[in-house]
Amino acid sequence: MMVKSMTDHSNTRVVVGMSGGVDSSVVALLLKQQGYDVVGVFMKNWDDTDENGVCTATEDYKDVAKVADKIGIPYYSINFEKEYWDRVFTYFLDEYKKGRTPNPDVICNKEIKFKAFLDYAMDLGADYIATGHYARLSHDEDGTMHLLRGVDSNKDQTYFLSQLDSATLQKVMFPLGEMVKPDVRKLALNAGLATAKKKDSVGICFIGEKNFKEFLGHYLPATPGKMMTFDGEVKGEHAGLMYYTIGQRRGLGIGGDGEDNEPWFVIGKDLKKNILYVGKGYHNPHLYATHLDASDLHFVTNEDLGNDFHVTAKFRYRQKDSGVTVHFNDDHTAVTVTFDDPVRAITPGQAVVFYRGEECLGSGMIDAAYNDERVLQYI
Ligand SMILES: Nc1ncnc2c1ncn2[C@@H]1O[C@H](COP(=O)(O)OP(=O)(O)OP(=O)(O)O)[C@@H](O)[C@H]1O
Repeated sequence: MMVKSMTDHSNTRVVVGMSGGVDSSVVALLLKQQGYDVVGVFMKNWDDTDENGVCTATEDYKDVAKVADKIGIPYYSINFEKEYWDRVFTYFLDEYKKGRTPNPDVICNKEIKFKAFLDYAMDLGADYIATGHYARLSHDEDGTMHLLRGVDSNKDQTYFLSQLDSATLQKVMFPLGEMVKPDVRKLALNAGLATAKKKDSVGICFIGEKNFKEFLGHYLPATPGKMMTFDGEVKGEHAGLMYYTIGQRRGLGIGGDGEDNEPWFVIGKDLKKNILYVGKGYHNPHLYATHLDASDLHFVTNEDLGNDFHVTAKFRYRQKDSGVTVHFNDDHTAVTVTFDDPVRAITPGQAVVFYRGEECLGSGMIDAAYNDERVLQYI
């Protein structure tokens, strides 16, 4: 049943980024029900055609078509493979070459979904774009935007949106920000959308469920080397530093030994010497950092935060916030972030995202983590 809305939105065109998943299907449904002039657009960012000619993008686009037909909206497909390769994938490989663990989704949002896609949508006459991200927006009287966590704390995606700016967000809608995922699925089921039961996407979009090691090995040469403790005891061989992340346990091929039988973890990398450092125990003290350096800063907020401020931060997506003090360097291009309590497994290449209560203030990219003055990764 069409729900008649109080305000007439029929002259407001919203281009919905439709991935063929349930979230963006429901976004299109809700906006159409609210009377907007809705257009669905599917982006093809990656060619994953396999040896049998099967490609997930083709399947996803078929789902977009089914949903768009059901809702009664026009839909298109746009190819951003080149933009994605140049602006996201190249960055992703460069980061691995530097021994870091990048977060391509943060860059994809900044460069593709909320830049290339936004520009394309504007050319289609859009007033706004909408996506199925779980995040909320609010604005001041002068139009300044604030990015807020999604109500569903399990799904909140502000971490990935933390490098967008206020001017961009003025052209964006996140219709699912006030909703929880189970209710989104229910809406899709009740409306008979083909994607209602489609499972959520996992991991990095272009890798999907493929074997990560195999995928990366296809693009970057791996140089095996020594796996050893900080005391110099050689424990085995690593397959190439890029395959390992600080704090990782799986895939080391060395079981717990000695009386304690505690498992081994990656505790450091030396890129110059091609050494992977390992240490015993989940709570190995070498894994705990007291502060970090970050650069490539982007703030959503236009507010002057001062040179030092106390906020909370996340150092990876699925993590609770920690209390931190942020200190800008002299020209405001980098920060030192000091933790209220030591934090485990800080990973260079990931984003450090700053929050004040519900508001996501912005983020930077982690360059190095320290345990007092000792650097935890030698790159
Ligand atoms: N290939 C695509 N084409 C168009 N829009 C996309 C595409 N991939 C993602 N998006 C947009 O970005 C949003 C967040 O992407 P993400 O990959 O996190 O999807 P998701 O949370 O699994 O959502 P969905 O269920 O819609 O796939 C999507 O809801 C959709 O609006």
